[in-house]
Amino acid sequence: MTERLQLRQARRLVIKIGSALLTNDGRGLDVAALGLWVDQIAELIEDGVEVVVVSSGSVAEGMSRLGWTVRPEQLHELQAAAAVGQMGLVQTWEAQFKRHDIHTAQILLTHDDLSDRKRYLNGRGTLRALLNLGVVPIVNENDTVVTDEIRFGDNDTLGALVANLIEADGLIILTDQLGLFDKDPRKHSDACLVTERRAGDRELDAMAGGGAGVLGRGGMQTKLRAARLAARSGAFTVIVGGRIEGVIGRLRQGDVIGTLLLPEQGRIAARKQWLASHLQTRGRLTLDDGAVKVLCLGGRSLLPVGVKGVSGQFRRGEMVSCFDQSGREIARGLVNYDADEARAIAGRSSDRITEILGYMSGEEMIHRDNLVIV
Ligand SMILES: Nc1ncnc2c1ncn2[C@@H]1O[C@H](COP(=O)(O)OP(=O)(O)O)[C@@H](O)[C@H]1O
Ligand SMILES: N[C@@H](CCC(=O)OP(=O)(O)O)C(=O)O
Repeated sequence: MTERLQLRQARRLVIKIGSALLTNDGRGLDVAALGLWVDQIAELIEDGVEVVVVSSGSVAEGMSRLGWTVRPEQLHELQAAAAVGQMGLVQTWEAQFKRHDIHTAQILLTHDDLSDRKRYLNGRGTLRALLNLGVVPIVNENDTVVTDEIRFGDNDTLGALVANLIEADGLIILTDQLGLFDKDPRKHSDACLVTERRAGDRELDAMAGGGAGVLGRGGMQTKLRAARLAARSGAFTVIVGGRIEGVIGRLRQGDVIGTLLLPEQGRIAARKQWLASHLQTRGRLTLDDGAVKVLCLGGRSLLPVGVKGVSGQFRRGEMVSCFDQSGREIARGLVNYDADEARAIAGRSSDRITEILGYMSGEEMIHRDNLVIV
């Protein structure tokens, strides 16, 4: 199946591991299983793949540490369990990755963090920096501060949002079933595994039951929704059994295991479409001829040195238009600096940004990933 080649070619992946799997169905963290996934992730990293782990399990691990056998109803009790359990979770990830001389970093996110443009950019910057440093970010929802309204509600959605955030090639969801079946396999012994579909395929809705296990919250419905969300930035999703021996390595080899849910369009096309259609422009940059030439060749970022003029009042992260000196629009993109800062660094070399502004939020005025030629 040629689509499985995408797994071999992926350079950046988000791997989400669900509560039921990680906590051995509630018996506390399954350190042995976690160690095996870490060995496989270390191999991916060795192979040049950047990996972000989205790890559930804090509530379940907290319950187990506190000796609770029934998931509490009260939000504060859940949050307390999560706070206790998160300690064990990150300690275990760090200890397991240490065997491979790989550092980990704890990232706790709320929905608000990703809907606020500035925090979104900062989160993305931090994740990128960690990946550049060869560190594996271990992401979970920030259960301590979330309330019902702002909860992701499940880590499947969080996994997809992180995949959007870092423009991952794919999202791998490890769960307690072999993949998505045409009906809930816990209830129907004749259920058949779905191997490959378009994420947007409406037939899938009827197949994915909402009910999750006792520990998890999502069920297959949230996994399907996550796949659709990931597809918006052109990422594929695989829903697959985390207990399959060598699961991550086998996916990487292109083995047909689990359910592959494909985006309607490729990553770059999806991103560019989003950039071109979703945002209003807030300002204008006038570029010198050199910058125009470089941008038109494609695949390059816009550096401050190529900017001759800045107009409008825009904030970092907002969309601006780029014009050549005859007034022709060349490109649009999400700018890395507020308007006043952009004015101060226009025409200057990137290595002077810190000296001029006192800080740097990227050597580019607009990063190539956030730039679309019009
Ligand atoms: N069509 C389906 N295919 C597979 N599993 C399904 C389906 N419909 C519902 N489920 C249920 O979803 C559960 C997995 O979801 P969940 O418990 O949230 O896992 P996780 O903790 O890995 O996120 C399965 O154990 C299964 O009972
Ligand atoms: N932040 C919570 C997430 C729980 C959760 O929804 O898990 P999952 O069912 O695996 O998506 C935890 O760590 O327990």
